[in-house]
Amino acid sequence: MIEFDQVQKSYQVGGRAIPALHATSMTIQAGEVFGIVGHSGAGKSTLVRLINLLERPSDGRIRVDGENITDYGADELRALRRKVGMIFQHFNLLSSKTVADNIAFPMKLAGNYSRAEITSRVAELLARVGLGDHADKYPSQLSGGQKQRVGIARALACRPAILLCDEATSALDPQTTQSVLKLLADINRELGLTIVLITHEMDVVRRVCDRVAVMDAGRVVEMGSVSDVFLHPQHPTTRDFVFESENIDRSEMQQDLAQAEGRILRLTFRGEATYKPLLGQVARDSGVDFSILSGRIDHIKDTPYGQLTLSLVGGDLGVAMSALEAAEVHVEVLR
Ligand SMILES: Nc1ncnc2c1ncn2[C@@H]1O[C@H](COP(=O)(O)OP(=O)(O)OP(=O)(O)O)[C@@H](O)[C@H]1O
Repeated sequence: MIEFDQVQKSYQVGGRAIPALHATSMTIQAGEVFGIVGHSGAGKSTLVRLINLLERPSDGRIRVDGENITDYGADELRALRRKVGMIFQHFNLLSSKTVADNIAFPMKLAGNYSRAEITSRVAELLARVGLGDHADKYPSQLSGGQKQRVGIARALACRPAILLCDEATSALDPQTTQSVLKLLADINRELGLTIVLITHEMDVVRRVCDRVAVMDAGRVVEMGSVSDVFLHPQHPTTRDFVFESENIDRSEMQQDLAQAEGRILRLTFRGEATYKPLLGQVARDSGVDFSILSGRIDHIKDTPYGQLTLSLVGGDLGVAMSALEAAEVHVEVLR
């Protein structure tokens, strides 16, 4: 478990303290995949780099598994870095070392592993990340996705409990992003590793995260389960991210809504309700006619969800809304 208690971070620039993270309190649970989303400069990297003390807080306390790490000295810091692995947007591999030597590097640095232990751990990790045939290659001979797999294997070498991912898929194409995210999700599930993942793409959050914090100008402005935050965004920044990830053009949407007749509702279905043939029944029972203005079915992690924007005319709207709500459909009246 990672706990932030009124943690604040300012950088000294030209003799002035510039705040990058305002006083923040939050808890990341052991074993969860926790996303941090925000625009450039929002403070995401600062927040994450405080967890392994790449940055020291200016104020407040950080606890990892109940231990206050805030004032750690050099020895404790080395132990913390073994416990908290990290992967980066640009991989940060050592170009003069082979794939196997890159993965072995943190174990050699730790100094308490035998040669046999290192050899067997490297082989195990190569297989785990699907690079069994690439042990003797150099980073320059690998694709971006393969480089990130090496980064992941290296971060896992000393069996950390926490993995920090700083824009780990931002330099990758969509298909490679998918496969790296799947690898991270598998690692989280199989090893029970806590993953803290920074991204500027809500889609990455939707695919792998359990909970998410949205950051804006050095503050966490919204935090919750991915399904709550994704399906019912409250803060304008969160809304922007969700609309962007769904390729929704807001002015086009407003025009479409302006032309539609009657009441306009947005329905959100989660889990099993997504697949039920509910609308026909509701229309028959309430006498309401509806037309579909927009709709999508997708997944948040493993849970299906659907969202439909409808215009409704005639009949008994109250009966229709009660029937939908009774079927655990979230109903939002847009007009
Ligand atoms: N070492 C530093 N010295 C001075 N200012 C810094 C330093 N690192 C970050 N900042 C500033 O702190 C603020 C937050 O930066 P941070 O890198 O945490 O944001 P971010 O959300 O991760 O952005 P990005 O997505 O661009 O990486 C920014 O205004 C940035 O310019």
